[in-house]
Amino acid sequence: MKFLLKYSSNSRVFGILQNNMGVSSCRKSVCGFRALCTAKDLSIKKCVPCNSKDLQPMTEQAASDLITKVDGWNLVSEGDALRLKKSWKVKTFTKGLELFKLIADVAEAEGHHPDLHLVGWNNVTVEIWTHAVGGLTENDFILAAKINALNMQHLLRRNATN
Ligand SMILES: C[C@H](O)[C@H](O)[C@H]1CNC2=NC(N)=NC(=O)C2=N1
Repeated sequence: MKFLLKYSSNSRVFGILQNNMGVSSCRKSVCGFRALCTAKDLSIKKCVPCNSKDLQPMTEQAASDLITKVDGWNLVSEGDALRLKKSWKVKTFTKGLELFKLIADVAEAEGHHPDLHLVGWNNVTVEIWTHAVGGLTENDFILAAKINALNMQHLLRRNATN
């Protein structure tokens, strides 16, 4: 298995952050260091283009490890393919559209795009997966972490997470 060594800007150590399985091997050690992966690490990474032939969907085990880093997101299985899913209740229909716009701006900046649903006037659900591999890659978790970092509180109902 090939590993890509990347410098983690907020940790002062080199760590294995991505391998050729599209998996963040955050808890593997390199040269005796333990490279920890946090929600912050994911949110400062950049999505990579999904057209590489080497890109593979991550395993369910790898996804189960990473899901703990993205608050409120769930792993769901559609057919055979894993996806990330999160729902919010917004204050109004138009605030739902504003939330879409915030998310769309992040998605465009990353070149990685979620499925957006606004159902029953105030239920927003976002699904993320990597179409190119028919499953999950680290890109999906990076986008989820960046969405979590958005300032959206003013758009949400008080009891906002479904
Ligand atoms: C070349 C470019 O990276 C691809 O077309 C991107 C665009 N956005 C994408 N978004 C998502 N979610 N999955 C993809 O496979 C994907 N492919």
